[in-house]
Amino acid sequence: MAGKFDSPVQTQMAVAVSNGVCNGEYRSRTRRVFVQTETGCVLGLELDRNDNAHTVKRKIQIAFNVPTDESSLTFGDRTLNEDFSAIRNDSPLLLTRNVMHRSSSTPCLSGKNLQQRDQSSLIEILGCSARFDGATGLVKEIIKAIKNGVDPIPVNSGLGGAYYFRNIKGENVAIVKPTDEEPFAPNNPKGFIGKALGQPGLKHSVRVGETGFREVAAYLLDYDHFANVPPTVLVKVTHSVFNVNDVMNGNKLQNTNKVSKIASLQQFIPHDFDASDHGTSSFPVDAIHRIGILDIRILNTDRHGGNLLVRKFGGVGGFGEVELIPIDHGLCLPESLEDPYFEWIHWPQASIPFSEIELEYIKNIDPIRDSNMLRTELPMIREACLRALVLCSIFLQEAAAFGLCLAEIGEMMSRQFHVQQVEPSDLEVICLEAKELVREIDLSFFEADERDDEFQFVMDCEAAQSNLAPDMSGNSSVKAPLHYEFGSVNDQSFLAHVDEAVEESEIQVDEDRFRTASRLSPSLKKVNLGEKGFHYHCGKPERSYTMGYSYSSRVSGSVNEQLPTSISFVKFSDMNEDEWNLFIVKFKELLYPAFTNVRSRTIGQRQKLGNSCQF
Ligand SMILES: Nc1ncnc2c1ncn2[C@@H]1O[C@H](COP(=O)(O)OP(=O)(O)OP(=O)(O)O)[C@@H](O)[C@H]1O
Repeated sequence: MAGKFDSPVQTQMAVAVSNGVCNGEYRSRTRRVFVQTETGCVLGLELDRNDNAHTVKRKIQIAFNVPTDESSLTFGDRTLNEDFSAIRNDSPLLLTRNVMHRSSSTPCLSGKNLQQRDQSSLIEILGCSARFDGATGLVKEIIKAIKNGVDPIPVNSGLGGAYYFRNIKGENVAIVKPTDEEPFAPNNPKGFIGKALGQPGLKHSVRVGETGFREVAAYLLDYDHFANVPPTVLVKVTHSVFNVNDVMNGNKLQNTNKVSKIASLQQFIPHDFDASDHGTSSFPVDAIHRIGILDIRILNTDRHGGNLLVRKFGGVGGFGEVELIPIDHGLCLPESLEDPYFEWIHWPQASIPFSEIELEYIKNIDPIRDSNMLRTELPMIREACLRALVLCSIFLQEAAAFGLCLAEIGEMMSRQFHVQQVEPSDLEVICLEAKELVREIDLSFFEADERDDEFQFVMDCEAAQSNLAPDMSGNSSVKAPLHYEFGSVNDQSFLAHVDEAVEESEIQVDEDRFRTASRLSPSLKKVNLGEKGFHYHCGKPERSYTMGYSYSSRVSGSVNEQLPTSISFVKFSDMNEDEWNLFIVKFKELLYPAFTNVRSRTIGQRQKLGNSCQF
């Protein structure tokens, strides 16, 4: 049956899954972490309770035999210094060289020495959530097969390194994607290399090496198996099939040694074809709705036809019902608002209203619970990604409650592209306006302070004057009222600049500049940011964002296209907690007028498909 790990009974059987100690349970004397270098090498290390970054780096230095003084240990957003309390058993840590020292890469030691030091098993599930329990049976099958000589085989399609892992009968049972073989990652086997782990990747707001966490997040968020995401876990896996590039010389090494990788492991789902190979009219409305609901929640930027597997039901070669299986969620939950890619957006099924069951599911989504769950299960996920989840979930909930259909919601999230121009999506415009309102509130807070100061000052002056005896010397102590030059719109001191860890692209939209010039009022008056040419109009604005943006070439499944990758209109990491909360309040307030606007724009245009339509 598609999408189910093996039964809990099988999970009782002993496999090479760590008997993990979860968050908060530090009574045990040791914890194990997996340290991954920027070039992909992975080593399991036992930590003592009192270990800190310094002692851990010493251990790494001894294990890898490389200097670690000019390097940092990171875990998602956190750089680890003294306090290791957030680190739970089986956490994957990243050893990054400080920027100044990036020129010399840490060599990847894939040889015997490293393996001998690493006593962990062939495949270990990272994390100890009950949600992953079902994967142990699958892992056990794979280990048995490998021990009997049934090795994994590389997958040819796709840009990243991926491997089919098999059972003892030679059947594919899982697809494993190592994080250091993603597009642009150091050990990518298909020639797409050039970046270190942690740098912006194929999508600017998804860092190299972090797509595997997202695959697992999509599975965890797919409550009740609503959208049919195949079960997915994060693993540390050791095998000689994996690719290792010669980082120094840019060559592919002939790897014959076992090498350990951090990877996503997803259950293989037998299928007949994918959505890019076939007409879509036989696709069930509810399957598309459910996948669309997930895509919107997680802001999927990569839902192309190749990422929807199709399995026929009943009857060989029959054109009966089909089942859809969404795969490849590595490019969801970006760190800033991105342009999503929703293949389903123009399929007629997406214009059919949501069913009662779907509306109920949407209503019951709880983005705060979801982000807390992800913080627990995948603590390396960055806060900015969780903010994307919260924002998009709220957007979905409000839009569905307003009565918009899947296609309308998807369109509101999508940017418009013209020759060398890109316009922010409706969602991005709403966010920019909400950010501006938050800023205005910040300003009025300071302005109120200023008025208070002036008022106080006048009172002080009056009091002083009334107490003053006429100064015959002419030396009055009364000063001219203070003029408080505070809170000009350009004043950068108002901006809470949380360190933007993503290395900024040279073509980041200059939000401050945008904000300064536009002061997005409810009427969204037209603005023009000089050579950057950002034009705004009221309502559905005639916006144009004109600049030469960079492209990354992408050959993806059936898609062969050029995508602009470096534009970010709305960042999340530049708001502190208070600003973020206020932003969400303002964002919600702006939704109703925006939906009304969209409704009036699309009414009459949209082919109204009733439930009588047959698919
Ligand atoms: N869970 C799965 N079950 C069966 N086949 C799968 C599964 N996941 C992926 N595949 C197959 O493996 C191929 C490559 O996988 P995937 O698209 O996830 O890799 P990728 O490198 O991320 O690709 P892309 O560059 O298209 O994003 C897919 O085209 C599909 O045929």
